Amino acid sequence: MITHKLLSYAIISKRLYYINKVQYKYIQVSVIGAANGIGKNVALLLKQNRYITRLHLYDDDDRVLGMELELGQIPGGPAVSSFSGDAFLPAAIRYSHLVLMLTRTPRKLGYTREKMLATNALAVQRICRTLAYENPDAFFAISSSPINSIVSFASKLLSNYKAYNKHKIFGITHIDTARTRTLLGKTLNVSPHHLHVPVIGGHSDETIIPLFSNLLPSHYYIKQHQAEALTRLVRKSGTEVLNLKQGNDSATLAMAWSINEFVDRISEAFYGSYVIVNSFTANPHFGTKFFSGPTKVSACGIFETCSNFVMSEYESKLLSQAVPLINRDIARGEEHVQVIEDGRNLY
Ligand SMILES: NC(=O)C1=CN([C@@H]2O[C@H](COP(=O)(O)OP(=O)(O)OC[C@H]3O[C@@H](n4cnc5c(N)ncnc54)[C@H](O)[C@@H]3O)[C@@H](O)[C@H]2O)C=CC1
Ligand SMILES: O=C([O-])CC(=O)C(=O)O
Repeated sequence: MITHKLLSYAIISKRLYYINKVQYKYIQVSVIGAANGIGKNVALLLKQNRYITRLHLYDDDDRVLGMELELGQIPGGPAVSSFSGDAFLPAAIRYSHLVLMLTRTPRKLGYTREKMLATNALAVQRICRTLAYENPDAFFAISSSPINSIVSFASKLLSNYKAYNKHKIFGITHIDTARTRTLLGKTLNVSPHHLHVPVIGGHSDETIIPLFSNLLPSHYYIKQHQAEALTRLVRKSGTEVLNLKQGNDSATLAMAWSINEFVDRISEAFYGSYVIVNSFTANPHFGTKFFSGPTKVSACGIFETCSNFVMSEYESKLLSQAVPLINRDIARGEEHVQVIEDGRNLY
């Protein structure tokens, strides 16, 4: 009798384990905007990615077609297919587990990220429409500026298309943790690889908030004036790269590296682990609809968003200044759906 009970318990536990533990046997990733800038560098990094089985590259620029042949000359890695032109967008994203939206235009000199909404909105709309029809179950991760508005814009559009899943849409802010770790490593004169600092808020000069008070391992410590100087540096990093490149290019290499780290972790999630990525996602815990920070992800999507942090007085002040700006940006993104639908998207 006892053996019988134990056996049924084991069978039920095993079933529950498999219900919770979705795992994929292969992974297909699509890169939209793969011919230049961030996308081109991401394509090269993902060709060396040990987790991905198939890599689909799409761009309006038909130079992307040569990349299939060229990347095919590199031994190993995922099988690569490339696509260009409206008619091939559905094939480029169909069956992909993860769609990376990396288009369209980088910021111009003197522009804030917020000014790029109208420029990038149409490209995002086109992907959302196709995604909703062809592959609504995919994870959808966006780098297009301005993240604080584009994520709410895409979410509202997908919702209008009856394809919104708040657990599967990500604004990629992984670069903010990469910059924070790197700058902190230099300050402490240690390797950045084992440093952990949560970076929360949004992705703009006034809303990125590194929480140095939460630095791990906890035996490391920086003084208040160092935390303030590093925060200013992290916030300005994107603009500084843009200025040094004279507005011709954004931080394509650092962003590609960060996206590769993001994809690595998401792929581990697809293979059955729980992972942490930094991303701007649906998160109500800070008084905004969307918020960036460490986000726990499984193969089914976002499992848990960040909520409580013990913060220094300085960090709490930054947060209270950022929240109204993030709310403003989110509202602009949502309002822009109507602008697009009315045909008033002028850029
Ligand atoms: N989230 C973040 O931390 C960062 C975001 N960015 C943003 O990422 C975006 C891309 O930047 P870059 O790679 O530097 O730009 P880029 O201009 O070098 O490359 C963009 C690519 O998108 C393609 N493209 C444009 N419209 C398209 C469409 N409708 N469909 C398919 N492909 C299209 C272009 O042909 C080009 O190959 C920009 O919005 C930029 O501001 C850049 C750096 C960091
Ligand atoms: O500054 C930009 O326009 C690109 C960006 O978001 C970054 O590098 O953080």
